[in-house]
Amino acid sequence: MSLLPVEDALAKVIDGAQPQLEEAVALHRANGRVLSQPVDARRTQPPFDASAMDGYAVLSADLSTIPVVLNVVGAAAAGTGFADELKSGQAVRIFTGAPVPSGADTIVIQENTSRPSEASVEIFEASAAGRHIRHRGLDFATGDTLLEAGRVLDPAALSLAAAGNHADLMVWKKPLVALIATGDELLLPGNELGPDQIISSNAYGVGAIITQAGGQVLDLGIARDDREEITFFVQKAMDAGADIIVTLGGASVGDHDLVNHVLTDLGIELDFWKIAMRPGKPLMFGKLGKTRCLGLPGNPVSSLICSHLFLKPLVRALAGLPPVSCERDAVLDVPMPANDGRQDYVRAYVVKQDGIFHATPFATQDSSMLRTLADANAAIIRRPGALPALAGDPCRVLMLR
Ligand SMILES: Nc1nc2c(c(=O)[nH]1)N[C@H]1C(S)=C(S)[C@@H](COP(=O)(O)OP(=O)(O)OC[C@H]3O[C@@H](n4cnc5c(N)ncnc54)[C@H](O)[C@@H]3O)O[C@H]1N2
Ligand code: MOO
Repeated sequence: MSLLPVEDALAKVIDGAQPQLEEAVALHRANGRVLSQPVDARRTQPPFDASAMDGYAVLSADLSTIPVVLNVVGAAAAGTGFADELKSGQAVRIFTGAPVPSGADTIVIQENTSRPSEASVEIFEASAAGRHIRHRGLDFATGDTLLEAGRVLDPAALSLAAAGNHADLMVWKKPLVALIATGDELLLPGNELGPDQIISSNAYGVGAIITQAGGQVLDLGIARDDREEITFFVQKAMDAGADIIVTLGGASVGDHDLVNHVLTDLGIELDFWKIAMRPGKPLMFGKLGKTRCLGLPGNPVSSLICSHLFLKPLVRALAGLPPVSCERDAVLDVPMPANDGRQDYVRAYVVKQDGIFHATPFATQDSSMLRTLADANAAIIRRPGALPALAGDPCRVLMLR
């Protein structure tokens, strides 16, 4: 039986995935979140004609002969304007951000003046009407749409929303992703290991991919290779309201690979189990009610490559984030052999030279080797049935960092 191609598997994983619930978050916690509703201005900015410079507010008509001496009749600072109307022959000391007094139509910058006395200012350069004045509503007016729904909040967007008088914003809730490691051999990092035991490492890399993709991790720890225990963990994830349940390991066909049995007993609507990919062939995906279940293979490299390819786009879609492609065009620096029927993700190191990405695969590709994966910054994508390739041939790479 031919296995499901990677593209078809991805289409099934992200099918219908979109954000569901919204929540209000304070501005300081909103960076990187996705707006679920547009943000409208609750005020006009600036709310008055404002000075853009430190200097003097005057009437431009008074500057037709230069130099000229005017009477300083008061001051306007940001936060405290000048209450009266400015008349011909008068000047008001003004500071950046202060309301321009009524009657004045231009600002003379401080550098073009001197103060012969407390009560007078001498002006050396003319200033045209409107100069150095930011008109009311220059930035935005009450009711303007400042940010569209779907906008990923960034520093400028956050300051703009604050300026529009919003203390918190409506954003899509982060999808909750429950992680369940399975395996009698596993212990958490930091423990004393018995002779047949290893460290459960997959949850940490997979968790980081989830967080980077805009999700929230609920690490439920390690379930023994026992149907009841795995069932208990899956139910715990459901009770916590997980949007996605990710199992780590136990996805294959061995006597101790129980994830498929457990999910079947719980009534999973299975989309696929096993795909045409290396590493990651035993990948499993389906739905328990509205909860999406992704069964990742236990081999550490397989679990991380599958997370880059399937979990990341799913989490992003549920978080309301737009799809991103991490694929690039590159050239091979060494020859590569023909490929079989599985799409191969060959751990590699890619360097950019004269604008071109050059890819060199690592010699050993075992899917248990985390050190090779950590050294790699990309995976060369070898299509199913690809012919032998020569050094210099074009290729596609998946950037991992
Ligand atoms: N007869 C067959 N055997 C296997 C096949 C197959 O098609 N037929 N597929 C192989 C492939 S490919 C993979 S990948 C693995 C995946 O198997 P499982 O998902 O069932 O994973 P486990 O057997 O539980 O573990 C595999 C390996 O990974 C280690 N592991 C598991 N969980 C973790 C964890 N959380 N952190 C670190 N390491 C973990 C585990 O100790 C094993 O060494 O199946 C092949 N077999
Ligand atoms: O295809 Mo499995 O994922 O090697 O190691």
